[in-house]
Amino acid sequence: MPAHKSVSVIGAGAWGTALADVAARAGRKVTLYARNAAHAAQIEATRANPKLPGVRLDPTITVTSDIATAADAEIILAATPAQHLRAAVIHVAPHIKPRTPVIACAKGIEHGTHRFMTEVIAEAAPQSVPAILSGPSFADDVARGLPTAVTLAAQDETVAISLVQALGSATFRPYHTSDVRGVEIGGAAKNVLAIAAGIVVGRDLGASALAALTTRGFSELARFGRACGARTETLAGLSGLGDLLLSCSTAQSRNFALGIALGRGEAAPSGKLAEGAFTAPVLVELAASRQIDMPVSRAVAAILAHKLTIDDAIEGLLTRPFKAEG
Ligand SMILES: NC(=O)C1=CN([C@@H]2O[C@H](COP(=O)(O)OP(=O)(O)OC[C@H]3O[C@@H](n4cnc5c(N)ncnc54)[C@H](OP(=O)(O)O)[C@@H]3O)[C@@H](O)[C@H]2O)C=CC1
Ligand SMILES: O=C(CO)COP(=O)(O)O
Repeated sequence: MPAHKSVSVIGAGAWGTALADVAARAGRKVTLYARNAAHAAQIEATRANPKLPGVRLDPTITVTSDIATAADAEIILAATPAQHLRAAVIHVAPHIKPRTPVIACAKGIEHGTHRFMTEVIAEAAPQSVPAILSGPSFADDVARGLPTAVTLAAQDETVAISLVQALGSATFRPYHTSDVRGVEIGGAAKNVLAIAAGIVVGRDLGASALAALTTRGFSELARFGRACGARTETLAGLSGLGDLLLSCSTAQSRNFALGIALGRGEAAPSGKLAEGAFTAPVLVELAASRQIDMPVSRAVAAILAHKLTIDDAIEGLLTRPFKAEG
């Protein structure tokens, strides 16, 4: 019997709503927090969230816009976009009990501070126990109960194990690890690389080019991860390679879809969060500060900043000197 009975999810977007369902399915008492009172009331009344169309909220989930009510839980899942994580955790922090696990569910790196997601939580809620959940899992698949597997990391592996026990079910299978840094780097970097993969598809460069881009993308993700102290097995696991493969293979990924639009010279899909667009400049800054070569991510950041055309970026990548693989 898991020790944690109650779970609150901060952020009622697509992912927060899917995770609330996951926790309810695992038998927890679940509260979903929407910062907008009208949105909270609408979700509570209709049992549906326009951010996750076609999904019915588990009947046992309570929806609230009251942060003190949301904070009264044994586990907090923080499911806002990465650049909003600090504000969300600062808001809930005064109300949470000491040593409450706060699990980052966002994939990104904070602008300005260059902080990874669990570092943001540690600063915003110093009395909490930060953790991170990441891996190949679309909100829609998860909410519909399709089988998914993710990685759940906390510095203390026994904490990670207890969180897995509290959230896991037959169709949502978290694997535990203490390699927090590895998990947060995989989730952040794969979004940037998914934009590049989408560009390859949008430009009709062919399936061989897509495989080459994805593989070279993984090579730079792993290079960056190892330089930051991540373990190779984590980078090659669900939250690294696994999520990269998912996000570089289907337009169900918003980052991949953004890349396709860019590659075709079309406008970005409107109203869709593509975290990679926010992560790209920070990832490139961090890599440069550590002298880590990330040519694909650098090209994505330059394209998004309108400093490089797509054709010039492709030519630049294709005319790099030949070298040993690695
Ligand atoms: N969607 C997916 O399939 C997956 C998403 N993720 C990650 O989850 C994160 C969120 O993505 P997703 O849910 O899809 O995004 P959405 O755009 O669907 O939703 C984001 C939600 O965050 C809320 N929010 C923003 N700031 C705050 C705040 N300060 N306090 C409380 N709520 C806040 C927004 O509220 P409001 O409506 O009021 O603006 C909105 O409901 C991203 O980092 C993404 O990479 C990870 C795995 C899968
Ligand atoms: O992280 C995700 C799947 O694991 C969701 O991907 P997108 O944010 O690109 O839609």
